[in-house]
Amino acid sequence: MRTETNDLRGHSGAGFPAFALRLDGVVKEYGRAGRAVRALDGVSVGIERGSFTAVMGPSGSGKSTFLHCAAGLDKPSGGSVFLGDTDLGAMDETRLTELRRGRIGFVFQAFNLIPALSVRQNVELPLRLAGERLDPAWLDEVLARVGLAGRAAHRPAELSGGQQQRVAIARALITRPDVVFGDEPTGALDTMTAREILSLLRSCVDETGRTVVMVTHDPVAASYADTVLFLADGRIADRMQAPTADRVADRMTHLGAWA
Ligand SMILES: Nc1ncnc2c1ncn2[C@@H]1O[C@H](COP(=O)(O)OP(=O)(O)OP(=O)(O)O)[C@@H](O)[C@H]1O
Repeated sequence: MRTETNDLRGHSGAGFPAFALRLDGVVKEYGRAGRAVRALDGVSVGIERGSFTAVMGPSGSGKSTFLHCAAGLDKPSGGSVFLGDTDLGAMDETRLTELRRGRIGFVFQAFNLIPALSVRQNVELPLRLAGERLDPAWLDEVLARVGLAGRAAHRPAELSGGQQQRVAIARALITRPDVVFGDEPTGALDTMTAREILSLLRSCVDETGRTVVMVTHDPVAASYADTVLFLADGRIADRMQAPTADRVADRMTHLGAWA
């Protein structure tokens, strides 16, 4: 059920794109021609609005490159990336920076919080950087959603790893982004805490209609997603709907991930 119906910011009604994110024939090469490494080799995929997608694949298959190109952190060598109906390839660096601040949320393995700032200040930061008005009621709602309503004045060092990742998730949600990207968001957490964080990401999708795209090595983490994309040698080798950890692990074995 989606409760934030007012949350789609001008994208509702006629012409509403079904995909929050779309990659069309994306190629990424590193290094000089002749000796170039082709990290992405023609990736085309549409990520539906309000869905949770996990990206898996063997080491070196292109997962980080996929995330960086999809999130506008890196420019593809070919093909196109659309965030909603916005073509990232048509944007200069200044507009891309604005787009990342306002329309994309990031959650990394290392929580990347600013130690000198309180929880509240860390969460507010993307809005301040974007020069947007702070809405205290929305800030309280986001902090409550991630279970940190009573910790707003604390510094990151006073929180557990799981709580710090909750702050990072709140910071990613505060701008009501089109897509939240996770890069191994549970990689630094113990099993129990990782499950709490994955449940929180799941609820962001189910209860607030956010779109989450997460790179992970962990089949259990991937099982929280609606869809798993499997990358191999820079291509989408397979996709799985309604994944279970066992099926994901089995598919990874066949991709040679743990050979
Ligand atoms: N900056 C770079 N310069 C040159 N080659 C790169 C660069 N970044 C990535 N590559 C190469 O591109 C390919 C894909 O790398 P990428 O980091 O996207 O894979 P990955 O699936 O995220 O790997 P891992 O699971 O080990 O993090 C690899 O062959 C890698 O060596």
